[in-house]
Amino acid sequence: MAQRPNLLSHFQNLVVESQNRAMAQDKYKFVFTANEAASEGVTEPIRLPKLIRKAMSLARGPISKYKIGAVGRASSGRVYLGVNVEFPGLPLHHSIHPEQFLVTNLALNSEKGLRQLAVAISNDCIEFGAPCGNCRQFLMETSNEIDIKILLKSKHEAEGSFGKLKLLLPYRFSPDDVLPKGSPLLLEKRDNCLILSRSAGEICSSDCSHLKCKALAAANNSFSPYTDSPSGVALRDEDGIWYRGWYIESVAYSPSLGPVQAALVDFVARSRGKGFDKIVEAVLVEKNNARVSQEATAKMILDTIAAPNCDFKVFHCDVDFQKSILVNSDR
Ligand SMILES: O=c1ccn([C@H]2C[C@H](O)[C@@H](CO)O2)c(=O)[nH]1
Ligand SMILES: [Zn+2]
Repeated sequence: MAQRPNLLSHFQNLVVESQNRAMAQDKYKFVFTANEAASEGVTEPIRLPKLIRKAMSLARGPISKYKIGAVGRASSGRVYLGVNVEFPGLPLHHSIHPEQFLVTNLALNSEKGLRQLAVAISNDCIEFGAPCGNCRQFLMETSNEIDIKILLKSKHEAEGSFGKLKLLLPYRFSPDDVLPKGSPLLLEKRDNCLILSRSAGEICSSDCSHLKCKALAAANNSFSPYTDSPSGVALRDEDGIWYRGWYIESVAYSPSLGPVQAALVDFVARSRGKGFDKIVEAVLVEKNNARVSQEATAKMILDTIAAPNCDFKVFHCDVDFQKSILVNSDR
């Protein structure tokens, strides 16, 4: 009989431990189903701020110490968090803004569009402001940008209201000014029909664990209609988990996001708080003699932030013209 209370408290401890573990896991959550978002209080667009503190707590701003967060609902109904990411030792223009983080994560999760967005600009989370110029441009280049609404709320207002992205960026330079009519935009499905060059060694047909194949798959999603220089990056951390991202170009060039940054968005979103120094392997796939080559920049970024002995390899790819003809005739 004397053992019973012990057994009970042992069970209670187990329950508390598993609850704590679940809470600890939640702490790093960047993507919420509609139901999960509702249980956080995000039941309607005006309630997006309910998740803003979570977003801010996940920011990585060791240089500025600023924690900026974004919360956005995608057209699927899922809710995504975005954060600012800074890299000590690197020039500031390599930093990632929360809106760009969020859009990149939408792309990585095959989302078709963004509906509403809230960006906190003050530490007390009571002011919600407009994205900076670069981010307005980046957001404007996504498909369905016409639907994007942004929460604007001063500290004097209880709830604020949504404004159309279009109003924040009138007279813009848009993909329509450059691309042929009907070209797929950012967040639209694409296949660049790339295959690894012969020099890359064996070619795998199905589910393999080669980082170069993950990077190739990423490059096949790359959005690079302005320079035709698609590229993808895959990373592996010391626990063997892999991450990937692809180069996303902007028609205005400077707001473009490099493939390492895109893979780092995946890393920040899924690594449960790991430091960049836990990255031990990286692969870049790009075209040989690409008009825009990522190799030097990727090496420089990884040399600065990844594990000191991080293995970085580059593989080249070519267009599979037969597949390309098939894919383009389907369009
Ligand atoms: O509109 C802005 C301005 C700044 N930042 C971030 C970038 C950097 O991490 C930090 C300091 O500028 O704040 C944003 O995310 N959005
Ligand atoms: Zn910005």
